[in-house]
Amino acid sequence: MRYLVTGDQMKEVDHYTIDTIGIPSLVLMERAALAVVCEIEKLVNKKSRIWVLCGNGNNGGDGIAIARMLHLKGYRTTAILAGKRESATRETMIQLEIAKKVGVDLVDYPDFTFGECDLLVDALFGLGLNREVLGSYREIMDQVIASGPALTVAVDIPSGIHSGSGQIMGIAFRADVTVTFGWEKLGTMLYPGKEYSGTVVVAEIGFPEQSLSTIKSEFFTFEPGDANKVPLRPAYSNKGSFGKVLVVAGSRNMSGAAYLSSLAAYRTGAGLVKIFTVEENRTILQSELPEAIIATYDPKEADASTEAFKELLGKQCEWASVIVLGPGLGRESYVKNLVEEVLTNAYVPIILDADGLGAIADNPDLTGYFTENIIVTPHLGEMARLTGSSVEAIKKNLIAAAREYADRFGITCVLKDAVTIGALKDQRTYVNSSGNSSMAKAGAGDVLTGIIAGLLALGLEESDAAALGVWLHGRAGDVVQEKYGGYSLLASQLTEEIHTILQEQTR
Ligand SMILES: NC(=O)C1=CN([C@@H]2O[C@H](COP(=O)(O)OP(=O)(O)OC[C@H]3O[C@@H](n4cnc5c(N)ncnc54)[C@H](OP(=O)(O)O)[C@@H]3O)[C@@H](O)[C@H]2O)[C@@H](O)CC1
Ligand SMILES: [K+]
Repeated sequence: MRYLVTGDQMKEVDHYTIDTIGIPSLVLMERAALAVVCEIEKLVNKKSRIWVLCGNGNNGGDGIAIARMLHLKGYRTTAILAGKRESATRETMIQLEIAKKVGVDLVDYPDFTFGECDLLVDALFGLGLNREVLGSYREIMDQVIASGPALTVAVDIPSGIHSGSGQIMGIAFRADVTVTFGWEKLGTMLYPGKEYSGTVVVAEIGFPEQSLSTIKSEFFTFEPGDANKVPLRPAYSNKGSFGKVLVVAGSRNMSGAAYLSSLAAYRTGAGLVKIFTVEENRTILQSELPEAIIATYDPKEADASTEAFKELLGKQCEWASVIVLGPGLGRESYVKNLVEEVLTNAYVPIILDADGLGAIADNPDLTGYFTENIIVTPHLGEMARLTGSSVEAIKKNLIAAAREYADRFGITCVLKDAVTIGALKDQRTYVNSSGNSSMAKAGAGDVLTGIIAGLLALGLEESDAAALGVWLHGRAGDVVQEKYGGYSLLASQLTEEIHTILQEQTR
């Protein structure tokens, strides 16, 4: 597991480390600069022309220290000062004085003659960027971009990218490598910032782990090796030991989603999966997945909400230890009754997905039945329908959108996008780092739902199952992409690779 931070949180960590622990900020700055120089030396030689573009804040201070180190090592380095020297921070002023004394080529931006550049070191704005880049700074950035540096190394975060949301604040540099300090920033994890950051190197520069205790909301991601968080299946067990997953899915002629969710739940380790669907789907589901139990309902009875239907559904809910509600249910009027009955009868974790969420969007009163064991898994379009916001507005701050919805009902919200967010009911926020664009295909969401159900069936609680499920799903997608390339993935292939990831368990 890796912690992630916003720029504001990192500033709290800075303050704690400097003021409470007592590590001087110039010591941190020196280590930050050394870490960047170490990466730069992998990319250039002594003939390379290096520009270090420095702002007025401490990001610029890092830049001047980097320019000094490169100069002392014999690299052809020019530090371009973008702001007025007299308005620099205390640390940056000190760096300027040191740089002058050792003969660093320091040029104020208006006096700089642009030519060819082999490497741009971007130290204009770091975590202090707090508004749109306009006026003279925008002009400088335009000019630097137009001069076409062959490579760009960003210090802490590419200038122009917001450290909390990943949004472009008017204009941004595109880095090949970003060297960031302490912990990765959300801004380089989330699009479009992720695309502008290149390879992100996290440099350890002396922040003690305890400084994270100053942070209130926790952001994290998983990484290879975290499959060992999936509970082991003990040897002394039977199929009932590993949970019973009820998949309420599939209207007439829509058996595919039910199949994919059920298969994924089994592949993740669930002991028993029962599909509750319409009679027309029985034969096909039985032949596709004979391991699943099939139970059926009559849509007319569901539509009329008869006592017999309620009793039947009540029994299914009683049987289940986990419920998947929604894949391929369609938009017919009885779906509302189905969703309402499950929400009122079940006291187990429920993953509400796809058409189940559509029913909630069409009948917002149903949210009155939400309890803390609900996990919703909307994609952006579904989230827009649930909240009444536009997709564009949600995209501007995915984390805020997911967190707001989760907190409104005290539930877990998995907001699916190129970087999926898990706003967990325990207040931690998961930011996914696995997966790829080949997974943007029909059925991939049904597989995710099934994986989360499988993890719940194995005994994980909702927050852990949601986060780990998203990560496993993406890892399976990465394995499929390695084998089949970026175009040909089928959602069913994701289920065929779940075992590959689970075998990464090191225990
Ligand atoms: N603390 C430490 O010890 C360590 C810190 N470290 C380094 O410090 C960095 C953070 O430094 P920082 O806080 O000084 O902010 P930074 O990003 O340099 O820029 C702030 C300046 O930009 C300005 N400004 C903002 N937006 C603007 C806009 N749109 N257009 C124009 N101006 C704008 C803003 O102006 P103001 O808002 O005050 O008007 C201010 O002058 C961090 O990323 C890391 O690299 C490391 O050395 C490790 C130790
Ligand atoms: K920067």
